[in-house]
Amino acid sequence: MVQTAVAFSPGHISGYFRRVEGSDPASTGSIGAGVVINEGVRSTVEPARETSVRVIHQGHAFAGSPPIEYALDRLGVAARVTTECRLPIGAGFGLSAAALLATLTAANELFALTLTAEEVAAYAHEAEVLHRTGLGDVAAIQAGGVVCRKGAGIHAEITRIYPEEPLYAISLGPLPTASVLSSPEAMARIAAAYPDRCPRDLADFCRLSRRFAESSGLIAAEVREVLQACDTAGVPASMTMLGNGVFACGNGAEAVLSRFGEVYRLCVARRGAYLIEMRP
Ligand SMILES: Nc1ncnc2c1ncn2[C@@H]1O[C@H](COP(=O)(O)OP(=O)(O)OP(=O)(O)O)[C@@H](O)[C@H]1O
Ligand SMILES: CC(C)(CO)[C@@H](O)C(=O)[O-]
Repeated sequence: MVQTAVAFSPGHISGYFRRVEGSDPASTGSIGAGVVINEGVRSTVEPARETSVRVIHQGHAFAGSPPIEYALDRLGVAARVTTECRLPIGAGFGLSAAALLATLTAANELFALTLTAEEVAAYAHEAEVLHRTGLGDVAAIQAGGVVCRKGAGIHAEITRIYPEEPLYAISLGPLPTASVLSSPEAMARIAAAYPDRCPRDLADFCRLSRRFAESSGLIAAEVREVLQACDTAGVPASMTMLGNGVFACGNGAEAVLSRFGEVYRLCVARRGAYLIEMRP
């Protein structure tokens, strides 16, 4: 009998977004653009009498993940879950969505729930919206690419391009997503800053994101310092939404960012969440 399922989901850097308020969680979300990245969350799921989640990040473990606990409950299963990631949590890499998609993809196989990938995404999206941990990340992560979401939710029209070039990111600390999504003032500034067009390529994505970040009023002093250094070096860069982090692309990006912290070299993911293995 199979006892363990392991799955992976890529993360997502949101560059710009506008909240869309629907009549229920399925129709609530955001429009906007972001990049699905090859780094994300690996989740190991085993059956258990009661659900528990252990989150491992760079050798440190902590317990509990309300969105995952909620989503497993919705599926009517109980499991012992371990998530692992290399990127920092709460830093705008969409890891709550990745953790949900990896966990639910594994749980779907483990418990033979026979959900389609879209149904898995629907449960993950609902958990994100209800916990205010994300709006458009799950919709984006369903497949890879530089993503432009033209409507809210997982069934919306989404265009994707797949550039080969890497992008680079650093984190200067967390910015809890719920704190921004719960602030009417921040959400009004964000709505007014929305650029209203899709990016043509990665550099265009960086520039549109930067214009949005500037008018959104979300740029903290330490993020500002990094962005200024990128400007001086002629490197297109913006802020990871929603985190105190910076992403940048093109020649020279890695060199500039390395002056401020550990640089993550990221590639544009080619696909969404997938099962890695089932083991006895
Ligand atoms: N790797 C993970 N494993 C399990 N749960 C996670 C993980 N990452 C985030 N979560 C859950 O999501 C909550 C909030 O995360 P938050 O949305 O602030 O971070 P994020 O998704 O990494 O970043 P962002 O949404 O800003 O891109 C965490 O407190 C935790 O409950
Ligand atoms: C709200 C958000 C910026 C949080 O990461 C993201 O989910 C998005 O772009 O909708």
